[in-house]
Amino acid sequence: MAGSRLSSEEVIAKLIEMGFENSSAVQAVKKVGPLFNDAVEYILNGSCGDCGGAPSNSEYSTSNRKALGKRTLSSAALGQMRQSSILNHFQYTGTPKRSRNNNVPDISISSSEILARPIDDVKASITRVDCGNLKTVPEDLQVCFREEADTGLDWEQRANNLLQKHFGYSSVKSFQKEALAAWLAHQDCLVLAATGSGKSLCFQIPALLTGKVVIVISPLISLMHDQCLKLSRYGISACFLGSGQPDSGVEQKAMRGILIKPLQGLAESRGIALFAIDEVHCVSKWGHDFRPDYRRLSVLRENFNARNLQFLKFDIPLMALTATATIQVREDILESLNMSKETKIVITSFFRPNLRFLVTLSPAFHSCSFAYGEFCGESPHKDWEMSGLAETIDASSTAEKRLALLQEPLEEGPTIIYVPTRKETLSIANYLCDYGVKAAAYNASLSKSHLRQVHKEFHDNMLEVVVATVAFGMGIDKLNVRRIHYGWPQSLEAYYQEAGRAGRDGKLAECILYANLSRIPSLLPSKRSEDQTKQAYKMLSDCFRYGMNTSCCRAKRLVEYFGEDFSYEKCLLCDVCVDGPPKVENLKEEADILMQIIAAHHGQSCYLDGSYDDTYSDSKSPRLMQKPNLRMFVSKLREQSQKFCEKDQLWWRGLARVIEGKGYIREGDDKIHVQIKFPQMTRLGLEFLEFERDQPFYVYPEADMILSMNKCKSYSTFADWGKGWADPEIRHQRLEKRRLNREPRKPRMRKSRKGKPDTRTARGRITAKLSKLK
Ligand SMILES: Nc1ncnc2c1ncn2[C@@H]1O[C@H](COP(=O)(O)OP(=O)(O)OP(=O)(O)O)[C@@H](O)[C@H]1O
Ligand SMILES: [Mg+2]
Repeated sequence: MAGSRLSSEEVIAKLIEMGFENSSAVQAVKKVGPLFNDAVEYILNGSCGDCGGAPSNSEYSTSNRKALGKRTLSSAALGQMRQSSILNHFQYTGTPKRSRNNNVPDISISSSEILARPIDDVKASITRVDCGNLKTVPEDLQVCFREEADTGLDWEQRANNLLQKHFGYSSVKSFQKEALAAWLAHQDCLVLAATGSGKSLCFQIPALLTGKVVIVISPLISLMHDQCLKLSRYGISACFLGSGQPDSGVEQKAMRGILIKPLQGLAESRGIALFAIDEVHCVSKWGHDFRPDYRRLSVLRENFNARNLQFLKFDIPLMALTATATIQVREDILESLNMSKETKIVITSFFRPNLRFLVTLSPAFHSCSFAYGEFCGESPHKDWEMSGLAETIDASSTAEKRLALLQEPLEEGPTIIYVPTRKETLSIANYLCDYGVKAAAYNASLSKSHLRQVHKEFHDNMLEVVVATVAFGMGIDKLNVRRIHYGWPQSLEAYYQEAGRAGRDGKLAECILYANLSRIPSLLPSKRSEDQTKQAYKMLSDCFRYGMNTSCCRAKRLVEYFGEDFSYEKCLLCDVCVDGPPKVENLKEEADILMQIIAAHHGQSCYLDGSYDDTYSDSKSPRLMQKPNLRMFVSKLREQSQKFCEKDQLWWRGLARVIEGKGYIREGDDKIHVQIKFPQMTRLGLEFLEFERDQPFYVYPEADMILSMNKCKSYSTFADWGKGWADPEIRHQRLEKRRLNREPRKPRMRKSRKGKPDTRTARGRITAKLSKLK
């Protein structure tokens, strides 16, 4: 097996990251040297004497003052986080052992087996439950249990008892029951349910019921930490297998085989109750967080069926779960995981009635004093009143409940600030720390020990704010989070996932999107194919439109995006529902002019009878002949008619989007743009111009249009620049603005040859000419 060029410490850290005990890791490295694969093999072969030693109790050292200061974890603390050794779960002996204290048996996996099946970088967390009250019938429990189910005995009651015992909840929810029923019937199952609805229990209960192992595939290390941490608190044994986030060949090699051969051994010896694929939208390239390795999980269906493994009576069921899958993504999941034709689809509403969605103009973070107050728990909307809402509430109990939520004060609780870049996690966390806020940064490039500690402190309510990238995005389950989103997310799926971290206790929580409304978002995932680029632009565009919307309930928009019919008229909580839409305006004149100018340029007859008004036609202009974009159309329009000068590019950009939304113009470029860029008229648009000349064109101004009209823009826009310098008042305003906004301009250094005039300046050239004349 190939060695690696890592230091001993790094190899030990990686082994610990995979879930091995510190002592085993140290011993293995001592024995085989800093060779990762050999060390894995050494431990798995059981050569290591004290593998799986119980972790001792020790507290973390904590420093809140500096988010990024060194956060060292004692190895004992690491052990505590890991809950139990991987070896506790990989018993490779013929006879299954089911004692509460897992004596670590020998494991015999050769290196060729380790490399036998390539699955790169997929992480699995393994949940195995000590049998608890079921331990008298451990071995055949699954069979007995299924017989009970077949004869109609009350498995649900058993599940409820276990739920009460381990988690303290009274009963399984109906969607959980459906998923469990599918599992009992050996069916594959796709569970689509809202964030925080309790999907994890669908795969945790099978482990509790059977005493067998449930293998959970998760896409994020943070999520695996989270699940293991929680399960250990409920007294349930769990551990994770994971490579570090930044890829390394060594880790991948180690991961490749671990998921197949040893698991088949595990299925034979201890029994595998279920394969759960959490956050399964990652399988789909149409999803927001596509992970190519997830696609290879189809090997589970191929390798763990009764045809291949004679000791199995039935195929081991697959359970795939997500809260954010559009219809296209769902189809892709079923196909790419090779799930059975009879797969049961369990679906609940994606609506989260206690989340209040808001979109606010982003502040320039570091220079804005309001940020501190907001991130420390003062809601920008805490003074909201109920004005006008009472009439809109219908008499149904759900609406009443939501109304009651609206009256609740926003409780104190930690905040997650999601930011688009790793750099921002650091700068914002530091900024908050400087204000005395207990904040920490979380992004995949930080050390694993730092990330683990942040996670732990977050769960222990020791941190007020975590500033994170998507690495902290999915699945994290903490009850009392209020959260904030800073900057445009890359998709509505990602946004809804991240929003889903908030209000998991069912109490009111705010999901505020601070967005720069005047800039079109452009941040895309770094690694992507051509197809994925198109898809990424499409998703960004949907997200941008969501932010610009001012008239439709935000929750409605979000759930409809996932293909659900929103069963309420509105959520009553979001900024649009509470503030109401802006005043509707008749923008017929503006819409007509813009469309006429577009139609004229493209030589499209504005009026189908050919009698179009060519006031704004300038199809001979060489500049416009090339590839006219919206900006050029607007500049032309504003040049030609003073009447529209007060509306700037930002405003027209918003109007163009509205007109596009009505289907009157369309993108004329092959590429997908976040905002319409090269507009062309559609047939519908031409008909509108021709037949609806006298019809009004009512529009709710969108966020950028409102922003444009509200901002002081007397001489601020680019298009105006260059006009009006002669006016002393205008000149004064511009200079003042430049002074406030910019660093003082550095004087340009001109090299001048001694004694000779510098001919690179006008003054110099004149002097040179004069001196020649002389
Ligand atoms: N039957 C139940 N009764 C009461 N609470 C429950 C029940 N099932 C789950 N919960 C609780 O709901 C919370 C959310 O559960 P979980 O983390 O499984 O959500 P999820 O659906 O996986 O969300 P996400 O999509 O964000 O990962 C947990 O704290 C869990 O304990
Ligand atoms: Mg989950």
